[in-house]
Amino acid sequence: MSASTPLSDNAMQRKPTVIVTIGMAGAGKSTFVQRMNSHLHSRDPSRPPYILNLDPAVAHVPFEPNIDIRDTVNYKEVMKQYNLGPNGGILTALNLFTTKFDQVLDLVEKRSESVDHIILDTPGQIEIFTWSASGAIITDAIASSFPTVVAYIIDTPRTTAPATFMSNMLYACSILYKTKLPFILVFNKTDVEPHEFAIEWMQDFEAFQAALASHSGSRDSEGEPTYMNSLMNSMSLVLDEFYKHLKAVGVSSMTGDGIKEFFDVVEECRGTYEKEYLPELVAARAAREKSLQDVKEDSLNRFMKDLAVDRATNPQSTSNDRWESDEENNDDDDDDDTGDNLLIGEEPWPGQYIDVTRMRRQDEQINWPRPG
Ligand SMILES: Nc1nc2c(ncn2[C@@H]2O[C@H](COP(=O)(O)OP(=O)(O)OP(=O)(O)O)[C@@H](O)[C@H]2O)c(=O)[nH]1
Repeated sequence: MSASTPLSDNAMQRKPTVIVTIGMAGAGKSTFVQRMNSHLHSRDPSRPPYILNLDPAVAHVPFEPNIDIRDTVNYKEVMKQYNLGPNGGILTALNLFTTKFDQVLDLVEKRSESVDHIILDTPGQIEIFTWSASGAIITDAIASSFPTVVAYIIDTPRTTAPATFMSNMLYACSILYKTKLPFILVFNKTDVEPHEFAIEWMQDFEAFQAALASHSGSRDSEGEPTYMNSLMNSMSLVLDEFYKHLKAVGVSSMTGDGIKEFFDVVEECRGTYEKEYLPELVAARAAREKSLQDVKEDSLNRFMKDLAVDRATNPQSTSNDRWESDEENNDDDDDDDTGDNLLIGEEPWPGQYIDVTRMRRQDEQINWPRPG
């Protein structure tokens, strides 16, 4: 099956699950990828994960990727040649890599029989992946070939302030609605800060509002809630709906705590992908093909109508439209002997000019459509 073919349910059974790892710089994406890698290696050494590193600027990754963007694009050279800063360099490197992504997908397809998980590590500058055309192309391409889930890595110790938590959740929300893929919030670094507070805030917006009220700076000099405080209060109500679409786990990429639970959630999300994302994908493709077909039919109809009007207003043109009969063609052939054919009277020779438009197999019946 080609890499871009939408999958039937049966084919999907055998497909590996793709985990797209996204997160703010320093949240622990690469460490988390390495933790998944070692967990899957120890779970079944014969079926290790297939890893793609999409961060062109990373100096060192703690795992050995099977496909590494750094092997294809030299990010520093891109910066120099295009006179770009670091972010522009990463974005351009990702764009260049995306032009080859069909080949990457072919490679992944070839290995898909022997792996159960495909893991993508993305650039630290999160917006370069989540808000660029390249990021969307890569995500869509992979998600239309394999069951895919997004793992959004959160630096738990740095999310304990309600305002930071809210910003992180809003960002996660924007990615969820952009990709529409099953989404897992991974509260990382639980060895430093347990993630229970975050789960409580997600399940009980009153608990979040209480935390917000008790946080310093939530009231102005007159004792009124600040603008930010009121905004976050309202946002927490809005996000309540969003939390229903998410799964959340706490892990420590350092100690490995919670990683098994993470893979249990990945399995659940795979089911969600098959039930919700895949039918939508197939329907969207069918709709796109239908609209393309409609456009083609419409332009053909308009062309035929124009032709009919032209004939009605100018009957003489009909004879010009008429296709030449075989007899006339034969006459033409005779003319050719004196004009176009450069090899009059000569025996055919290897490499001789042959007009393939006049060649037909004996048994071939072609009924070319005639205008009108
Ligand atoms: N204590 C603790 N530290 C962690 C954990 N996960 C990652 N770290 C540390 O967090 C820092 C950043 O980790 P990385 O894996 O490089 O983070 P990243 O998101 O890939 O960073 P970028 O490449 O900048 O995007 C490193 O110092 C890690 O050792 C964890 O679970 N616990």
